Amino acid sequence: MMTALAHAALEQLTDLLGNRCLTDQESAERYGVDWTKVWAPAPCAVALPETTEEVQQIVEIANEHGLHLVPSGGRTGLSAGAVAANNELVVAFDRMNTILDFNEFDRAVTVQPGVITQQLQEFAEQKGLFYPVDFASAGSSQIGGNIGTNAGGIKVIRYGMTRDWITGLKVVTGKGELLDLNKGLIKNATGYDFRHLFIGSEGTLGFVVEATVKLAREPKDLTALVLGAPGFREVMKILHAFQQDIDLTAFEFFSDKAMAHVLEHGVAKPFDTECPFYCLLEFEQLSEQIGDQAMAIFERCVEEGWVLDGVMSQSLQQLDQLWQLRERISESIAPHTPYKNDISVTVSKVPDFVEDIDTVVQDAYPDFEIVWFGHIGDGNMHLNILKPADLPKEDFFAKCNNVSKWVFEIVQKYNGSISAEHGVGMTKKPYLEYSRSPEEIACMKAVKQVFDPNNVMNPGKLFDV
Ligand SMILES: O=C(O)CC[C@@H](O)C(=O)O
Ligand SMILES: [Zn+2]
Repeated sequence: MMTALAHAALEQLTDLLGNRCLTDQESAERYGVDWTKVWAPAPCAVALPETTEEVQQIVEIANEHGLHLVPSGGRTGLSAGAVAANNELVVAFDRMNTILDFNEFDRAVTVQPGVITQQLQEFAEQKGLFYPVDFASAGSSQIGGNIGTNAGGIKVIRYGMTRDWITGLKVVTGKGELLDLNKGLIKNATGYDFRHLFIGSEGTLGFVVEATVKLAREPKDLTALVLGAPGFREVMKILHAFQQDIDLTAFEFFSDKAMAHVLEHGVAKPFDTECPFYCLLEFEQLSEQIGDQAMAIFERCVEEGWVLDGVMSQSLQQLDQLWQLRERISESIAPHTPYKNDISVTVSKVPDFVEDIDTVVQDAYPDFEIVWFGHIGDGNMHLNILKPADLPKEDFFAKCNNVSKWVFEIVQKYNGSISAEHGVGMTKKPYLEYSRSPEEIACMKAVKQVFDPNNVMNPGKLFDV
């Protein structure tokens, strides 16, 4: 059952939204969660606004009645940033999913927050352009959520994060005010750029109601190589060797365990040699010379003993097939209730960092399967610990939480991040201090007070006030 919503508040919401204010159990379970499986959804209701004015009025009602609001996009989050587990009102942006404007000269597109990432990618493609922020959940994640977590993904090494593509943002703050931030400008030196405060703030300051997004030129003749390496340090040597001569559009890695899961999941094997680690790298084959250069580097890596086997795509279909080896890892391990870590350090520190963490984790979880993969070209590793089938979920998470502290001590030692791209949400909230100083956290709380004085916007995420 939905938990109780004050009668007066429900009446106002129903007056405003009609049957777009939902109080049934099925809606609670659908809209009140993301992809994390830790907290049960328990919202008081679900609101589906269609306009900016409706979002403003919802925020006003929340302030009047002391309601807490949780934004909901594609619900693909992995840190419980969009989970309503404590009687909150969910504000789902599914009905605000229109592409509002496109300017060819500016190469800019203005969208509502509920536009799905893939919808934007396809729109850009139709215009002969490219929206480069991409990840496995692009088919369901929404732009508003991507902005909330500053989503990264598989092309960050070349194109950066969501932040790098947002030139304008309209937001409704916790006071119900509408702010029009940066207005699509490339240059704007007029003081604090609040746009960047809202990007990555996980809806704790306000909700995005419109975004202007830059587009890039379409990449040409993308080519991928999947290479098998004898060890993790060799993966980094391969990265260095290719990066010296070629502008890579991606450099991903995954362990043999990740490979085993994805093959079991039905993805085709790239070659027969079994290797402890694999990497997938991609580049634009703009000329024949670049293709020859890539082959020459590949051969040098083999001679050096850094590569044991490899394959290079010869068609778009093969490119897509190779990418599946990496992109389908997350879904292939999902049935094993993984405990997720999404950590990063500067690229040069990656080998020592991974070795330190691996030692701690292997010692602490001798019986658990540990799966490493991620966006190693930008220093971001996904460390997934899989639950043994016979261990109850609660015991498994309790054990993992204990070891997290040691993992995050290492993250802190290396000046890394406890969340590279998935956000803090509720899962990483207890560990924020390992990446941000007490002074920084105090400033964050003060900023929240400015935009959301009554703490109505996604409370209990990032930090408690
Ligand atoms: O499931 C994960 O841990 C990572 C998900 C996603 O960020 C990816 O890179 O595939
Ligand atoms: Zn990722």
